[in-house]
Amino acid sequence: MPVIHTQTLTKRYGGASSPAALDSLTVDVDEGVTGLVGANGAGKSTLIKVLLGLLSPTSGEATVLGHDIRTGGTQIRTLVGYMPEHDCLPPDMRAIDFVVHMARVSGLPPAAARERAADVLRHVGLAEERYRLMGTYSTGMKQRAKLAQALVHDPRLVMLDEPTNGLDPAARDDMLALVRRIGHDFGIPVLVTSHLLGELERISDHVVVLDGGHLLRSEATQAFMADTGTVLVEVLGAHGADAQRAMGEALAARGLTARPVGGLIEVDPLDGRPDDLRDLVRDTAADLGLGLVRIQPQTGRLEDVFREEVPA
Ligand SMILES: Nc1ncnc2c1ncn2[C@@H]1O[C@H](COP(=O)(O)OP(=O)(O)OP(=O)(O)O)[C@@H](O)[C@H]1O
Repeated sequence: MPVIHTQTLTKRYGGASSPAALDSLTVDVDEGVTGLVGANGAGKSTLIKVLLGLLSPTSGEATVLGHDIRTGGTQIRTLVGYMPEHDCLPPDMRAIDFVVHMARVSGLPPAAARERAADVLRHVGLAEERYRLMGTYSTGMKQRAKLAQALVHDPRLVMLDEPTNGLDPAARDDMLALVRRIGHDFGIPVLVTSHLLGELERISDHVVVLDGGHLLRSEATQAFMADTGTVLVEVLGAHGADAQRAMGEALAARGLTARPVGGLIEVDPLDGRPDDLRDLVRDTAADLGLGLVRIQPQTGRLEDVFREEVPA
């Protein structure tokens, strides 16, 4: 049984003529880390709130850990750890007290709640700062405290809504590593959202892409990252950037589609003759007297899904 299953799930915030925030969504989520991605307003938070039974769907069905969202909201919220998108931390409370409180709300007895809160705060890297008032926390620390409260009751599934929001690159990498550990080392299925399309590629096993409430794709991450046949080429010549430009023009003269990408050139395969591409690149560089530093395969990226499927 999938961890999450939805069948033509639809949510409109207004009447029948209002736009659907979720539009007839049919998707399954399994074990491991699932990235739920889409631009702002794509419907990610709405989906999570509907799955938690916090919002009722307009139509359609869904189950979370086998429980029907229409009748099993309370059981679902007991079993699921939820990290909301927005700041929900009382500023005048210490992290330890807050997380103990959340553990007590979930039914843990006092001693177990204290022990578990200390453990989970250590896991998220807040061991030192757990006695500080959360109002004094940086954004990164607040996100970690929000994550700790989502994990404190040993959930069977966690839903993390934009856990990297507002974080600088280093803090973002730390948070993504934590999310990966939850899914892979602790074996808790994770549904994690981001509006940065490429961000979850490295840590998710599966990616669900939403656009305007519609399902655009649901696929193993590897399928997104498959070899596209396109190659990245780096050449070296006496005149620096001129070498790159000369190479691009010479490739175009041979009928290839080439674009500059940073200091490299991205070259598409010839229709029906993908195996000839590397030879053509080598010959072109040799004809121009340029050094060929590298030819490497360009793998697909999540952003490409939007380039391919969403009209500009
Ligand atoms: N309470 C609400 N009342 C009316 N419309 C809403 C409400 N909450 C969300 N919407 C609308 O539903 C659509 C989906 O919003 P949602 O917040 O689910 O998207 P999201 O993908 O989570 O985006 P973000 O990353 O910005 O939160 C948007 O058009 C949004 O304006």
